[in-house]
Amino acid sequence: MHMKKKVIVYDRIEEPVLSALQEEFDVRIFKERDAHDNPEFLSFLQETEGVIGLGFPGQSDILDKAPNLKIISNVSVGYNNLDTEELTKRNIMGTNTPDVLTDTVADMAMGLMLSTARRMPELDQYVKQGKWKEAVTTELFGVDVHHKKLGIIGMGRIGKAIAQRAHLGFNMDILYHSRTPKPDAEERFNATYMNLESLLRNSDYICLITPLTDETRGMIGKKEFQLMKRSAIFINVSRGSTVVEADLIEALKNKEIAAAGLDVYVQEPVNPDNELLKMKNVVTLPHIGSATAETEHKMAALAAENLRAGLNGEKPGNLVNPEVWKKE
Ligand SMILES: NC(=O)C1=CN([C@@H]2O[C@H](COP(=O)(O)OP(=O)(O)OC[C@H]3O[C@@H](n4cnc5c(N)ncnc54)[C@H](OP(=O)(O)O)[C@@H]3O)[C@@H](O)[C@H]2O)C=CC1
Ligand SMILES: O=CC(=O)O
Repeated sequence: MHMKKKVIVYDRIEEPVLSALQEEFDVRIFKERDAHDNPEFLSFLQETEGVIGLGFPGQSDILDKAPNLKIISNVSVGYNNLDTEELTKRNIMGTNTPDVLTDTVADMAMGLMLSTARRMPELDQYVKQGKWKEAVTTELFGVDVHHKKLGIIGMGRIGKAIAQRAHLGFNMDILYHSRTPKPDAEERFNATYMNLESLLRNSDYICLITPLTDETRGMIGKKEFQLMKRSAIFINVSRGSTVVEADLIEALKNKEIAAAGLDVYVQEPVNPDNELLKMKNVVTLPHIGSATAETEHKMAALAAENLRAGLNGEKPGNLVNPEVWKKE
C-alpha cells in the first residue's frame, strides 16, 4: 500500500486548504505552545518530511530531531524563524509566501499610523465608557497625517505599497532607507533615498518594515530614538526584535518621541505586564498585518503549493534558500 508522506501542520493552516492537505498527506497538527515537550510531536517529527505553518523554529536543535525533513513551508513572508544556512547544509528547503499579503499588510500599516496619530483606540474607549459629555477639546486632539513626511525603513514589496497609499492617497512626502536605492519608488512616489540618520532626523512618521536579520536586529535603539523628532510617531510592522524594546519604552517615557503604533513585539504573544501596554500613546495590535480572511486563505494556499512541489521533487516557487536546489 502507498504510504502517505508525513506532514506537520504547525499552527496554523486555514480551511479548506487544511482538508486538502489531509487528503494527500498523513497530517498531524501541533500548536506551538504545547508541541516541544510532547513525545507525540517528537516521535512524529522523526518521520516527518514536510512542515507547513507559522513560525516553526527551523534551527539545528530541532532539525537534529527531524532526519527525514525535506521542506519547511512558512505561511508568512518573513522567515527569520529559519536558519537558512543550516537548512541548506542539511538539504532542507525553506519557503515563504511573498506578494499575496503585500496590500493587506500595507493597509494595516496605514491603519496603525492613522489610529496612532488620531488616537482612535483611546477615543473609542472614551465614547464607550460614557465619557463623551461635550465636544472634545485640545487635550484629546490628534495630529495630521496628510502632507507630513513619512520615513519608510525597508523599501521592499510592502514598503512600496505603504508609500503608494501614503503618497498618492494622503499627499505625504516619502523618505526611505533600504540597502539599495529604488528608482521605481522614486519615480512613482517621488520618494527620496536617505541614510538612516537623515531619515530619522527628518521624518514625522517612521515606519519600520524590514525583515529581521542579523543586520536589522536592534537597528532602532536609544541612539536612533534620540535622533527622531520629539513629535515623531513610530510604527513597527516588521518584527519586534528589529527594535530594542527597552529603549522604545524609555524614549516614550522621556517624551523623546510622541507615540508608537506596534503590530509586533520581542515576545509574542506580548507579556501582559509589558509597559508598552500601559501607555495611552501606544497603539497595540496582536501581529495582524496579514490577518484578513481573503489573504490568510491565499497564504495558506500558496504555502500548500510550495509544500507539495517540494515533496514531489519539484522546485517550489518561493524557495528562500535557492542554494539547496543547485546543490542537488
Ligand atoms: N506585521 C506583520 O504581520 C507582517 C510583517 N512582515 C514583515 O515585513 C518584512 C518585509 O516584507 P516584504 O516587504 O515582503 O520584504 P522585501 O524583501 O520585499 O523587502 C524588505 C526590504 O527591507 C530592506 N532591508 C533588508 N535589510 C535591510 C537593512 N539591513 N537595512 C535597511 N533595509 C534593509 C530591503 O532592502 P534591499 O531591497 O535594498 O535589500 C527591502 O527593501 C517581512 O520580512 C516580515 O518580517 C511581513 C508581513 C506581515
Ligand atoms: O508577519 C507575517 C509575515 O508574513 O511575515
